[in-house]
Amino acid sequence: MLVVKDLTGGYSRHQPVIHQISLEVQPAEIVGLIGVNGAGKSTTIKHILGLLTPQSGSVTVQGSTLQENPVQFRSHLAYIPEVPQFYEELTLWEHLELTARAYQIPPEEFKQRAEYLLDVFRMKKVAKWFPHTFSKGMQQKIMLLCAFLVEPSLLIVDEPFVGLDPLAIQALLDLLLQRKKAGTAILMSTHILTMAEKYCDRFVLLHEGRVALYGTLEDMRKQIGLPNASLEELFIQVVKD
Ligand SMILES: Nc1ncnc2c1ncn2[C@@H]1O[C@H](COP(=O)(O)OP(=O)(O)OP(=O)(O)O)[C@@H](O)[C@H]1O
Repeated sequence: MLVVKDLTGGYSRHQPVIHQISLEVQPAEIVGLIGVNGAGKSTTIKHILGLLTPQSGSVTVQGSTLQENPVQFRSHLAYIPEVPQFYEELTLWEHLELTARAYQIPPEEFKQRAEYLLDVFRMKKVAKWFPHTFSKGMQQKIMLLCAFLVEPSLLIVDEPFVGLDPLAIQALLDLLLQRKKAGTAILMSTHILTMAEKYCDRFVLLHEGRVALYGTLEDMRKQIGLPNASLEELFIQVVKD
């Protein structure tokens, strides 16, 4: 579904911050993108989304790059950003309607999905409210609702748990598993390693802009020679070295 190959890039030509990143996300799997603050997770995600242009390497979604087929590339993909982004002049429901129109979701389908998601995230009562009146966690839920509404083939999630209450975290985890079962490829960056270990099928551990470890927990244990290590122990080992 998503193939990133030898991706080098960053914010200025002279100073790349990610170097030769390669990773893949297949349908029906969750890949965890992990690393310390500043390791390059968000920068990698911005390149995948096409918000930054690679200095070298490529990003393909279902075999096409953004340049080759921008409409197809974008229609497969939904993104949950780390910091909520919304339109102050639109209500929550209008955000959902706008998303449905952009992704051409049929009206009946839209209504059914939107009502289900509002229920799951306990946001029914505030559907007609404007988001600037929401708490931080409620604003984050707008991002979750819009992304899950799309039921994309590829879902990219940047630090989704920040600011969510325990009920919302559980609802999010359940939905991620539900989408995975339905065949969605999911790339998720997170610092919560116990959660990543439990829910991700494979991992990409970034360190100083490079892939330090890659694969299943078992693969990574072999790569580093620690047969019984937890994800957190592997992480600490890589970062210390
Ligand atoms: N807008 C920007 N302009 C210039 N440099 C940036 C910008 N955003 C991030 N960087 C730099 O790129 C490097 C990687 O940052 P990035 O945000 O990708 O890290 P991250 O792994 O997502 O970190 P965190 O866990 O803190 O979110 C850091 O050195 C950071 O200073």
